[in-house]
Amino acid sequence: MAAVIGVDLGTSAVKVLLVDETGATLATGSTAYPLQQPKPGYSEQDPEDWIRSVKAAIIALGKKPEADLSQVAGLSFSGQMHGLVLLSAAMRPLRPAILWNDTRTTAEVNQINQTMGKRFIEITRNRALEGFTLPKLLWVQKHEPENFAAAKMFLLPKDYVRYRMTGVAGIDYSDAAGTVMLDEDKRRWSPAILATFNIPASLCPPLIEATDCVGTLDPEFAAAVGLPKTVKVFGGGADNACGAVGAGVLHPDQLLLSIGTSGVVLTYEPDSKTTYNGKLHYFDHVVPGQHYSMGVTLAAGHSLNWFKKTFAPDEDFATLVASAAASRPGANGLLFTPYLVGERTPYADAKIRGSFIGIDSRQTRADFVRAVIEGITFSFRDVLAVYQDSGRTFKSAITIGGGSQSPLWLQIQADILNLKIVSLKNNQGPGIGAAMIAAVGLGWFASFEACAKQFVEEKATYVPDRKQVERYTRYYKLYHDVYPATWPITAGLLQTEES
Ligand SMILES: Nc1ncnc2c1ncn2[C@@H]1O[C@H](COP(=O)(O)OP(=O)(O)O)[C@@H](O)[C@H]1O
Ligand SMILES: O=C(CO)[C@@H](O)[C@H](O)COP(=O)(O)O
Repeated sequence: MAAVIGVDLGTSAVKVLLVDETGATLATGSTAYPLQQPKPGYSEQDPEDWIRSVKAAIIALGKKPEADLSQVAGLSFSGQMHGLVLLSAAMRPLRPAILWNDTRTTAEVNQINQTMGKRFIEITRNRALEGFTLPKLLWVQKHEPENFAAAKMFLLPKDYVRYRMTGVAGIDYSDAAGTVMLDEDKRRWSPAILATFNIPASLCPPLIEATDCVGTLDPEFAAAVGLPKTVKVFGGGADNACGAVGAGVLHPDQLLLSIGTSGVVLTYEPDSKTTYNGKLHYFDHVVPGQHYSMGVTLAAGHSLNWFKKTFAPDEDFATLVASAAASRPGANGLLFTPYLVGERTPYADAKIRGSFIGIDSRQTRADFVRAVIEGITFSFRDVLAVYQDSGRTFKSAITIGGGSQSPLWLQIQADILNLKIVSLKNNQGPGIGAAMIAAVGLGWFASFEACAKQFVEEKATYVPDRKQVERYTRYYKLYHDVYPATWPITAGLLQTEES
């Protein structure tokens, strides 16, 4: 039976999925790569690590007994968003990629706001934030003029991988929207933004739809990984847009929660004129012509990852998270805020840092683990509150990503958010979404909706417990007070460290 491959270029690892025409996942593989944080606020990766890891993951996939790569007809991508890959005339990276969670660009964000004001939101439907691509380009323009002058084109992470696999450069609309250089109404690179900031139009890659076929695999790449050179390669999209289709979130009453390195609360937007005035991100979808909105916690899985690396390096995630059961709701009076690399929603604040509040000598490590996962979930409640304040209501949410694997955490999500939480048989939403793009692109399905019916299967449902909802609501009110009380202190700490 014919099959497709979804390549999910995450922040912590690339995940590859082999999926057949019925939507069955035949085999998966994953290869991790490092993240460099040379200074506070910096977050970079070497694009060559992505290429090596994608190759290694596909080769490993092909070695699995259940995988027959000769059956692969199409391949597509899901990618970490916003990262700047600046390319030389030879189309090779001029410097490490500056990632979505790199917040060195506060001065450039201020420059954008001062120069363009409200007009910027009218054009892009988003406010400028440190994580988006335009401020990163302006940072290179100012701090590394030699790299800016030598640049032939920029690409986003998964677009660079696609380029290396096919020799064809392009960017799909869902990732182009996240550069905040796209004119949302006209669906083209904004001449006003490019002219205002002296960005040559030639730097911007050609725009494509997620489902467009860019060609077939480069024969050398195909031979190196054991795929047929006839495999059709489709544009693919931003990981959160892919996660949404991969979870079947295709209607405005549906909500998606994603716990990867970042955390995301996302919904489908039927009206192309909607704006949240920059409070939430509003981007093009991988469903051609459609949109979605979302709020982002910069360090969701990243907070847990940091905790594990620092305090429990020899434990696996499942054991670590399960240990929180020895604590109780509210972590025996311990609150954690996950602002380890600053925050995006609801606080667009690159300088805030995280905190544990209420440390008491009665507490144990289980309380700290519980506080971390509760704090990440409280930050999701902050985003949900932005939706609720704008009149949106949701009864349930579908949850995906590495953080959706723990039954304990899923029940905590239900109790803190007061929503029915649905987990999926395959929690790799972005990877499944990428596979769905290839399946729709190949014409196997007439629409993403038809494909989702076949590819997406629910696993379990977690219902809010009224008593815990009330208890968590009291803790949430206190959590909400931590940001205004701590930002002058953490900003002062950063300043002292930098001086
Ligand atoms: N068994 C688990 N239970 C809960 N959380 C987990 C588990 N395994 C991994 N995680 C969390 O998921 C994160 C990775 O999620 P993933 O969706 O793969 O991220 P990304 O796409 O950013 O690479 C880890 O950093 C960790 O915080
Ligand atoms: O910046 C954003 C969304 O705006 C992040 O959500 C990135 O897209 C990274 O995703 P993960 O690696 O956490 O899946």
